[in-house]
Amino acid sequence: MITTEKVYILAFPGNDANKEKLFAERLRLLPLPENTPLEVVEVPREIDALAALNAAGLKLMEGYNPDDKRDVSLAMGHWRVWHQALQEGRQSVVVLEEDFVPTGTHYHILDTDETADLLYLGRYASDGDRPANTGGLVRPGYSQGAFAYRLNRRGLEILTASGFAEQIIPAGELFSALSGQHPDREVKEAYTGRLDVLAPMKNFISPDGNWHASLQAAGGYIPLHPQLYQAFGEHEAAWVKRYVNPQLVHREFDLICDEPIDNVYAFPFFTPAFCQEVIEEAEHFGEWTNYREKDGDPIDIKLSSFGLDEVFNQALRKYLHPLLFHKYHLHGQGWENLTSQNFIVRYLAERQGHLGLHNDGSYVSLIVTLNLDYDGGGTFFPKYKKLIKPEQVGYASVHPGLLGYLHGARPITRGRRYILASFFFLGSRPFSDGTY
Ligand SMILES: O=C(O)CCC(=O)C(=O)O
Ligand SMILES: [Fe+2]
Repeated sequence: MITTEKVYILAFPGNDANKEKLFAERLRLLPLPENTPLEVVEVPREIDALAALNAAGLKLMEGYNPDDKRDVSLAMGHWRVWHQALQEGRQSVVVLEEDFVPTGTHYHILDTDETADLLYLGRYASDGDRPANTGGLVRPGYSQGAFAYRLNRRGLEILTASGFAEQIIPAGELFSALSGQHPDREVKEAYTGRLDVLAPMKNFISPDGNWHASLQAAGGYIPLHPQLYQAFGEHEAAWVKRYVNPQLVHREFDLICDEPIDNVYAFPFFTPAFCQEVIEEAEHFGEWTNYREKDGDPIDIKLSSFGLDEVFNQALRKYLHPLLFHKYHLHGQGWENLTSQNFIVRYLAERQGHLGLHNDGSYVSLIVTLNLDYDGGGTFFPKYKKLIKPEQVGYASVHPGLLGYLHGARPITRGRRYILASFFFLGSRPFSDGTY
């Protein structure tokens, strides 16, 4: 538990009405006491940073030429919050920069007697951390950035009395100076006071600068589960481990595939974590459409609408295509150009609880079961008198989409049913409204 009386979030001015909601949702991922008050503290816009600094009677440290004026805005924000928290008489507060993402799991290491004036929750660490007496915690060495931390009252007093106002630098540099860890002697000796500092070995909070560009294409949508989007480059291995069935990754197709109907294959694809996060992400995005049934209720969302399609396509290309090639004996003929339109679909018992019989018109279609808490449902193939209804989340089925595999979604009678549905074609193909 992160003992704290109040959380302050430093945020740049913006017209994003969803920000507060997003902050609240992200905070729920942290083990904070229930109903911890939250205040969003606006920092000056980047281009106003130096003017605002002057207006507030603050001065940059001599020789500090910020490349990025954001750092100045944020430093002022940190400074303002320390004063405010002190004035409010707080004993323990958490300060976060707006792009905070809770990524920790081992919060229990905070249930320790070891205390500090400042506990980093997220920082850019350099070398020089030393073990603390409690496993999982360290006495940090030089840490260049501090974007999330907890302060006690003593910490607030030390910081506000440190002489920072006359020598503004990024807050993380000040912390390292006051904890005696700053490598630059001038900086180390520039401030008054001594700050006792602890940090978890691995960040509890990360900045979310790693999101993939497809989020930009999705209108700058800010995800609820950034981890879900971090599927590329250095993040890929961790992504696959967290979200994809290991036997599928290892291409043990003949071990894991059932064939309930000739040419229809059922197999585990994703982990329960993937399924849960995709559902939550879609609900968080919330703009349900009726792409496939123009007269129907809104039951689908294109994955591209919330920026998840590049991530999903990578998983399809790397883990599903090989299975399709193997099972359907696809060789040559441009099959490597298989691309798909990807949707999340939500059936509600009280409204659009089913999908009538149809052929998809795709070469192949994929359906992934994302949840189980409903009655009824499943994909029914009348010609074969077979209902495909996996008993575990993350299980998928593929079926030929053009002819011979007429099917529909059986009505659900309780709850809501979520699936991912992908329709594979050769070469990329826009959606009916011309978008991808
Ligand atoms: O919900 C299902 O099981 C079937 C969905 C389907 O056939 C489709 O989306 O084309
Ligand atoms: Fe279908």
